[in-house]
Amino acid sequence: MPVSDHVNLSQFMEGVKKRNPGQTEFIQAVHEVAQDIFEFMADKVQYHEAQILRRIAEPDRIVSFRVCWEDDNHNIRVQRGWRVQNNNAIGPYKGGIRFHPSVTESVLKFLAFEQTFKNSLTGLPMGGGKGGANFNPKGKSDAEVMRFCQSFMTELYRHIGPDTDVPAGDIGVGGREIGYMFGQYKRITGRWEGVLTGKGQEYGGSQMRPEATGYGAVYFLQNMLKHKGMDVEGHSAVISGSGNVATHAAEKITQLGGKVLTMSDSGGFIHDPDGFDQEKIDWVKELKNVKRGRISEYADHFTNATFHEGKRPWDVSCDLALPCATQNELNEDEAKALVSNGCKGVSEGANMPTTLDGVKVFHDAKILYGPGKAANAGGVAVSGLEMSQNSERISWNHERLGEMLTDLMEGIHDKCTEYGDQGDGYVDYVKGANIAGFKKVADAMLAFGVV
Ligand SMILES: NC(=O)C1=CN([C@@H]2O[C@H](COP(=O)(O)OP(=O)(O)OC[C@H]3O[C@@H](n4cnc5c(N)ncnc54)[C@H](OP(=O)(O)O)[C@@H]3O)[C@@H](O)[C@H]2O)C=CC1
Ligand SMILES: O=C(O)CCC(=O)C(=O)O
Repeated sequence: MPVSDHVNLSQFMEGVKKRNPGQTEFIQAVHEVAQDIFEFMADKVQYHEAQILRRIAEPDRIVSFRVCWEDDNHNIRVQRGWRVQNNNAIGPYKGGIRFHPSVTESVLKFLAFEQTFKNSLTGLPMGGGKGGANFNPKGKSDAEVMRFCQSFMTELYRHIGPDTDVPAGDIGVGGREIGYMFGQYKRITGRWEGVLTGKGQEYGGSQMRPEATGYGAVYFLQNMLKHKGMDVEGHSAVISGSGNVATHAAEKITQLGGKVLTMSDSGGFIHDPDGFDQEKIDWVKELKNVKRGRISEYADHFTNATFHEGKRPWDVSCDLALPCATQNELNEDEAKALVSNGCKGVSEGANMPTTLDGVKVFHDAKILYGPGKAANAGGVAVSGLEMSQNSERISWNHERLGEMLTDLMEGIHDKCTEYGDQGDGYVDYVKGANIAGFKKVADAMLAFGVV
């Protein structure tokens, strides 16, 4: 059948919208990928005939379940949990678990779809999945979080396994939650196996996993800058978020001689004109991971800094920007503000933090722009290395894993330039990531026939 007899991009997207009514985040993520893949497939009839993109944009399965738990006042609470298993053509489903009140099926479908391309880009054998619940860990006691995690795993355990689906952390799920979930999995199944990553180092977690996403996003930025003959040193950076990804991105920027000016949470952002040095970053880690406080408290402690309630940091003049909080946290106007203030490079620690209009602003201005599926792939890559260590019953040291992460991020950068080089010196990293991520999954799917 000639290529022209197949649906075009707008017909394809009409179908996606019809089949996924109201799922705006999922539709946005598919649209961003489909634009590049339709162009790539224009002369490749085999992908059209096998309906590859249509199949990747339809999750293999979605498990949705009730999560019932008791709060400290003995009230019975009911939440909804999900696991979206998007595609396992190149390896077991792999991707984090998010606990946040904003979690919906659409959010998890977009994340699982993105994860499929991201995991492919790492070069490691991992398919794409994502899960979570509309549970808000903020303000809950450790005992409440434990009971919630145990209840969540009491259903999830039947759908996962070290060769089936290996979840990890994401927003609202860090070391504490992974510990509770791993403990419950072990209790129910009686097996110690590498079914989750991001585990504590005492019980099979990998060195470098806590740092990997944030460091990796900075390594990706470093690779983009190097490609243009630039470096992080001496440059100012604006970072959003103050969680796992943001604090480690800030740490690596600082180690490389950059100056981090901002961090944020959902309450607003802190602007510290003196920069966040290691001591201040450690203070933020303690505030967020141990005291579970708000970023506004930083300005009470470090009095040169100012807190901007309810605001995002993108108006602060900077050379580099790293959105590391959540999806759609950087819109068209904010992208324009970054560009007009002289920002030279954006590396996304978060998943899909920039709206489609915002991405267009970066592309039109031809500034360096590393999309999340490439720039934040260091986290899942080290998770893949945690799986390998668990299977082999060994553990690699920090130095070795650091080198592997650096190499993996360079490899991802190279794949993006291979498919994203525009021939005029500009690299469209979105296109590069989409095509390189797609090709590997698509070719595996072709090999399997119609399944
Ligand atoms: N952890 C990992 O290894 C990986 C994470 N990512 C992505 O990175 C991003 C951050 O994840 P991570 O650091 O792990 O999560 P954390 O839960 O550790 O931190 C999340 C941070 O983002 C802020 N945030 C969350 N939602 C919003 C919102 N709606 N508006 C403003 N700020 C918000 C939080 O503020 P508050 O405390 O107020 O909620 C917090 O500062 C996510 O997009 C995630 O998918 C990507 C790859 C791997
Ligand atoms: O480490 C993992 O498996 C998951 C990381 C993740 O959720 C992500 O890359 O968005």
